[in-house]
Amino acid sequence: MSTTTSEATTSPPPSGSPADAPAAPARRASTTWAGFRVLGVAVRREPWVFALSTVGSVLFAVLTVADAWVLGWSTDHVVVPAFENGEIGASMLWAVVALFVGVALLRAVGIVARRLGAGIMQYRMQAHTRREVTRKYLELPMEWHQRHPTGQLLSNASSDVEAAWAPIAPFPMALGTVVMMVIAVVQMLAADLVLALVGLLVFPAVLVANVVYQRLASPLMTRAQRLRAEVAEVAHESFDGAMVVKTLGREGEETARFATKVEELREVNTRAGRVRAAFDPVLAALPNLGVLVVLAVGVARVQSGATDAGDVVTVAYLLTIVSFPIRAIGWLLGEFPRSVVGYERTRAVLEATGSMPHGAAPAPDGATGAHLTVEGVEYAYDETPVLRGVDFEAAPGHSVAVVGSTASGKSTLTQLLARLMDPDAGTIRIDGVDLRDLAPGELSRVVAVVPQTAFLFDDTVRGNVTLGADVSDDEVWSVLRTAQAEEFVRALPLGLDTPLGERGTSLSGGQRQRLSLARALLRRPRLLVLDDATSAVDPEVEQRILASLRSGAAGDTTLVVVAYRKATIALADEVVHLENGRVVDRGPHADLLARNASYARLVNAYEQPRAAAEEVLG
Ligand SMILES: Nc1ncnc2c1ncn2[C@@H]1O[C@H](COP(=O)(O)OP(=O)(O)OP(=O)(O)O)[C@@H](O)[C@H]1O
Repeated sequence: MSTTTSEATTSPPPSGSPADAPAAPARRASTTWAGFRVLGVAVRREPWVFALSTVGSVLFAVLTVADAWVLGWSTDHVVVPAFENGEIGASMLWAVVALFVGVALLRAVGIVARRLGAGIMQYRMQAHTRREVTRKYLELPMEWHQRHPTGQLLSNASSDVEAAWAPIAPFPMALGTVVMMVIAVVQMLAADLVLALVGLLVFPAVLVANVVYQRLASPLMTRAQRLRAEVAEVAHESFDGAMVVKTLGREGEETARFATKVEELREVNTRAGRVRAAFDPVLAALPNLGVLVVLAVGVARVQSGATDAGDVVTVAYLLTIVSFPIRAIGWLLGEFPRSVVGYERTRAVLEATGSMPHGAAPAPDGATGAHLTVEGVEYAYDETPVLRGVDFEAAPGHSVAVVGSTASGKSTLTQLLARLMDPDAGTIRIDGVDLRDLAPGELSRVVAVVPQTAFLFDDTVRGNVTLGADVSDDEVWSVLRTAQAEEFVRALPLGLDTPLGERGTSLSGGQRQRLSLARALLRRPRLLVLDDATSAVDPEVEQRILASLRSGAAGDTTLVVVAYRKATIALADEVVHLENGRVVDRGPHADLLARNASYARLVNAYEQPRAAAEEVLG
């Protein structure tokens, strides 16, 4: 297999695979640590924003606890004396108001800092990972892309990224609440040791409930994240193949296929929702039960003179706020399973080892077409050899037609010429320079490949031909003329400024192919490779295109054409006859026709009615 092969895969394991099974205890522990490691990545990347949100959260936590102290102090110094003496000192009243307002204002500052910081950090990390993932997609070789469905790539860059960084939102809050918990517990112990110990009995109960909740909810959330990606994959495939689906009347089947996945996702989410619905009230009620017990014991202790009313109020209030941190940490841990799955799926893309090694050589310059040399080229897909010992060359300015029956390896050869992948053995040279020795970006200055399926962007004619390059309209018209596209573009309502819609759907197949050719010509390649790039154009127009390319309109470009029509093949200086991945003959078309019976049968079959051709082509 070629050296560019990527062994990394981001494919979700099939349903029911071990990865989808309920998490084993070791896996659960590792999910928690893995979740913290994912957060560590975000903290290292955005330390200042993280510091801002954490300081805000700690401020909020400290002041929430301070509220309890203010409440207790006011009870002792204002409320109780008021009941005893029947009057309240004005200065004392103002002091209480100032304390409450001051604490509330500072708490508001803390909330703003926490939310702002967490939001900025989360969205920055999402944007950063999306940029990394999409940059990586562009670096990875074609072979990697052929193995990964588009829907999966979309979900890697969208829902997986969102899931990976979801815990950033509750993280600063959870950290602040830990501080809140520590201060509150110390305060409770200082206020009344006995009441505090009674109240703190609520801790083990809440912790146990949280652990049980995590164990039930985590596998469901992990499964839901995988299913989200699968739903996106099925949806993308259905929409992408909308024409096939509609013309073959498969709408019902496609809807059912999509509905099955959606139903599975709904079922898993509902189960997760049920678990949450069962545990939320329990987690919310436990601290209230604790407060009841504290109040009951507190009343008895006040009556016996062991404590005062202020301490009972303080401990009861602190107990309600202590339960909040436990739940906030639960929310954080609850996000971890989804986050770890999302992070691992994006890492699989980022760590895919398919990027192609480059040398440092510049593209060979020259006023004429390039000299192409293909020597002993071998290529296999998954151990299945497709090209074996392919040798041929194209002299500068010459044209070579690659002719062969279906699946003989013609498209694979054109992809190797554009270095969409590297040969397993042998070399491909341009003016004597091995393609692998060229620096990144250099090859596209010399070689252009026009595939059979023309891809147009949702842009104007001009945008599609220039791809944003700063070139004059005269140049654009010139390449459109060579590609035999001038006439129909002039007839479009806005000429070069006509928008073409997504994938150029407003044009015919042949028109799309001609724009795709014009786009390649504008780059003035020294080697132009046409992979059956005029298949949708009628034979007469195809002849004109080839003739204008041969006449030097494209600047003496060397041409390699995968061709089927006899008249087109006849225009080439030389024919390379490919069968089962081997070059079985080479030479001028007329010579091959005269000496090579299988070649003659093949090219004649292209000209015959369909049924007869199929008999020959197999
Ligand atoms: N991405 C791929 N993964 C695995 N096998 C592949 C892949 N692409 C092509 N093949 C196989 O390689 C062989 C050659 O395919 P290729 O497309 O190069 O032939 P071709 O001569 O261009 O065929 P056609 O004239 O039908 O377009 C075929 O058997 C095909 O099934």
